[in-house]
Amino acid sequence: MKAASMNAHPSLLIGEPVKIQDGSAQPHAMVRFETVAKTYPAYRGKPGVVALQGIDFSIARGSITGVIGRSGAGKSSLVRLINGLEKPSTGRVVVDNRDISALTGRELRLAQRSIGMIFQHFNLLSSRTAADNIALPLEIAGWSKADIKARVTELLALVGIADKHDRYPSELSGGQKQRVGIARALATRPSVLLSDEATSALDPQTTRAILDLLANINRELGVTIVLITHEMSVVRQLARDVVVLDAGRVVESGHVADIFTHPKHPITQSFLAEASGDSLPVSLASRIVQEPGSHAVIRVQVRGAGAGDTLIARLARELGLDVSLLSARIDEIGGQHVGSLVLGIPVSDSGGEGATTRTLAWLSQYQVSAERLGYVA
Ligand SMILES: Nc1ncnc2c1ncn2[C@@H]1O[C@H](COP(=O)(O)OP(=O)(O)OP(=O)(O)O)[C@@H](O)[C@H]1O
Repeated sequence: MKAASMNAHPSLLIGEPVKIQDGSAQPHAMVRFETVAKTYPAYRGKPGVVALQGIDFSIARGSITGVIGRSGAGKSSLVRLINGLEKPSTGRVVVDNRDISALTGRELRLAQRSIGMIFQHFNLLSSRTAADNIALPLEIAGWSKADIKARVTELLALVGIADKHDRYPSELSGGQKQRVGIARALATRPSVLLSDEATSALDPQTTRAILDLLANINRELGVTIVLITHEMSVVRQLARDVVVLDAGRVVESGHVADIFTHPKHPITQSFLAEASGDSLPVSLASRIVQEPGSHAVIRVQVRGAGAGDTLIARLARELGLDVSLLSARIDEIGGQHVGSLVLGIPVSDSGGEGATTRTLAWLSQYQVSAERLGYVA
């Protein structure tokens, strides 16, 4: 099979080359980082810290973008540059076609009204009811009492807690508090919503409900969402694009479906390996050993409905192997179906150990990401 004819089977092709979008080439982006660096100066004997360097990428208008990275990678600094709480040491941060890094005083405060933010611990005022927490940014913006009342009623309904109008934060569940936080962040009709680990303090079911709400808000209001998170499942479920930060640099960025199926950078690979470590059925995981056995166990990821069946059939036919399917699951990642298949490749019969090598080479021709997990007896 020649490379040219392989392109006739797009369902087998996954992971196009990673594109780091150049900020300057995206005039219609919602957020553009143009050669940004951020250094926190030395303070009281502590040395200065380079938090971000060489940051050059853009976030598309109306998209949902996840920002992932280890602790200290620079995620919070990146977000504080977007809402103007920090200034870059060099470069520009352009939000909705305005250079937010150049604004100060009243101009900055006005620009900040179009950038909402939600937090891990909700940051609600305990002395105010849900309605009064949501009203706060409108009071600051100088809205009339009647307009505030109408807008707050609308927002409570939008986030699904119309009946909690007069409740204090202490009377609300975590999910309800985050709904108040979301309503407050949307009060002044921002074009960007920044989320700093907004679901990290919530249980899985509540997390799912809040992510669904954010997806609806993105779809219905067109708000661009930027999520900082350490939870790969959040990026997988909600985001279309992802930016991976390591030691203050963007090491990988692009569509979630591309990057999660074909991670190039070791830091991305290790994030995904940690996140998928428990994805094998226990009955299979407990049988996998590292000493050679009768079958090599290979995990592959394929994109598109039906791509897995096609792959196995062609692998068996073209290499003449008796391939067995040990496990399979299909996830929706960045709005696309991605199948994770675990294959058993016979090593003891005619093909010998060479069958595994030939299988891996065959898969790599198709740019299918594959890893050998070990052997089963
Ligand atoms: N105000 C500050 N003054 C000095 N150094 C800072 C300040 N804020 C962050 N840093 C440093 O900058 C680097 C990046 O920090 P940042 O908080 O942006 O990372 P992060 O990826 O958000 O980490 P975490 O996940 O732990 O919150 C770290 O070395 C941190 O110690």
